[in-house]
Amino acid sequence: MGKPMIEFVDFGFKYRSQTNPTLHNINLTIHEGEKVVIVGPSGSGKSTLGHCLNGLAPFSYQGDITGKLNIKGKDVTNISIFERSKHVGTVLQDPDSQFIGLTVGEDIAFSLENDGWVQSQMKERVREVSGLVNMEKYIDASVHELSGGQRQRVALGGVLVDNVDILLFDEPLANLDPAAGKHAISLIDSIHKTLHKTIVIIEHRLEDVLFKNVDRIVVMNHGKIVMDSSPAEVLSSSTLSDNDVREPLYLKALRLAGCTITPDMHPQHMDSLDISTCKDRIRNWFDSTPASAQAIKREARLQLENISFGYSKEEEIIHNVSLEIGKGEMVSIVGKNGAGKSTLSKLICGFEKLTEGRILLDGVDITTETVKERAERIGMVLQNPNHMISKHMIVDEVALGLKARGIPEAEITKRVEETLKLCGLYAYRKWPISALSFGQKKRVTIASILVLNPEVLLLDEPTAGQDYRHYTELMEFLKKLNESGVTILLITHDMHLMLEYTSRAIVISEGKIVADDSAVRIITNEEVIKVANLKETSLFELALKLEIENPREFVQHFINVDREGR
Ligand SMILES: Nc1ncnc2c1ncn2[C@@H]1O[C@H](COP(=O)(O)OP(=O)(O)OP(=O)(O)O)[C@@H](O)[C@H]1O
Ligand SMILES: Nc1ncnc2c1ncn2[C@@H]1O[C@H](COP(=O)(O)OP(=O)(O)OP(=O)(O)O)[C@@H](O)[C@H]1O
Repeated sequence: MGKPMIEFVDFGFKYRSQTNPTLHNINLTIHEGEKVVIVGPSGSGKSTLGHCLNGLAPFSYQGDITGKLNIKGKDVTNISIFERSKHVGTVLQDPDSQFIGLTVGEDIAFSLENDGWVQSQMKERVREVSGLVNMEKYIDASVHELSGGQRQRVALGGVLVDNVDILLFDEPLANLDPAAGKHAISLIDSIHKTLHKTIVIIEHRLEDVLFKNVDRIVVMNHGKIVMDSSPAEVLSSSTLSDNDVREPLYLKALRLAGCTITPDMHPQHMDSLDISTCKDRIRNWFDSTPASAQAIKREARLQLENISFGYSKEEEIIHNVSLEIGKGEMVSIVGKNGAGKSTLSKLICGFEKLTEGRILLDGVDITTETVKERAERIGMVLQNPNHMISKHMIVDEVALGLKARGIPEAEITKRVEETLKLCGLYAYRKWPISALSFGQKKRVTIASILVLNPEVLLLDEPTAGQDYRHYTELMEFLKKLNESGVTILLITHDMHLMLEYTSRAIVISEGKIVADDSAVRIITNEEVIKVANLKETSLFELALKLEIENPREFVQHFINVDREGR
């Protein structure tokens, strides 16, 4: 094992605006060249720990530190944030807060410029790094014209360009499509191996991170470290589920089948997993598959007829898309970064105008209706909560839309309270939004739309940045809302969400619909997976490992059992 690189010793942190510390008694040593993933529920202090490591706390987020933090054996509590950035490079959860330059190239070059690199070498380095993150084609594009996932890649490039020893990733996968997520994890892994960096990853999508080996998993809750051990130890314990962290699906299937998971089964990876001791048990569990529910023919609520659109005249982004969503459906829209999913939703809400085609709601043409008129019946929750929030206090933000509609004060108070309770935010109602974690902010934006009772609800990545408890709560909540008649469209990169909650999925690739089918058929269709940058589910691989003849039925069986258990 290498020398200690990062040492938190009896470390604590209290934000100045909080009465109680957010981090308590952290003792954590990470050695040179180690790769560690930090997981824990929303608000458990993961990002705060990251901020303390890169110096944002206490330099930008003011507060008081107790105990010690050593980097490379030196106490860094008092060194400047500038000095700190020579050791720790950070990719933040919200890439927008990180952009400095106007174009992709400028942004990646920023720190090199600061360090006084020669122009020609700088250009070469920027090209090299943008190639690493697959953004070479966009070097001259403005960062503001990129899709969410593309922005994240630029942010990653901006950090890789520096030669720091420690790389900290705060939710690197949040906005990436599944294949890009895999690519990012492979990229982090190759950087780890070839450049011998020390890597710290904070991420909710544990199964996706574990696609490549990590040395340790650190589980946090309530500002403390609950477990710090090898992936095999952590995954075979109940610590993840006890602390609202989602365990890999194939392990969940083993547990549902009644198997006990032990470290010597090497549960950290599908390839290493040894199922010899529980093979029969799982096969017995999967003895019959209930026939999947027949698709119900529904009356159309939303219809897109031959719609096309481009942000500029030169480039069309959406090509002749036709689509029908039935009343009361809950549908996933999936596809790779930049495929046109968000653009499609902006067209439905009227934020952008079609160049061709028409949109109908309950059979009535709404193509010429304004955003405001459509907003009476169609609600949209954006990908990035920071793009939606305009008020300082939570209650004011959620009340905003009702106030604009001239609803009486007493009714506003009542509806806001009900919605805050539904969204698990009631306890925070008197808080300023700035003191919330990313996941909590996301729920505020959902609350601010839900309070308006929309008939059609469009959500762009609703569960990004949510822990498993809030994910489940939110999705169960959306399911109930859907059962009460609200038609729901979910843009998501989360294949588990698609499988578990939406029976139908629409796949978009390069502005066209390439598949519209049951979620199970889509996730088991190799061709569609490839075209749309999706990811096969580990359940499918588990079924293959079990030599089950029809793996698709195994996936369906898991979903049925899992749904019943909720
Ligand atoms: N800027 C801030 N000012 C005051 N308090 C804050 C601030 N940021 C976070 N907190 C407090 O710290 C707690 C932990 O937040 P943190 O962002 O570290 O959690 P997290 O584990 O990263 O959550 P998530 O998974 O939702 O991103 C929050 O519940 C909040 O009370
Ligand atoms: N405001 C804009 N101006 C110009 N081009 C844009 C703008 N917004 C998006 N684009 C381009 O349109 C294409 C589709 O982007 P869109 O945001 O719809 O993709 P997406 O499928 O939602 O991607 P992601 O999964 O990364 O969020 C991308 O190539 C993007 O670069």
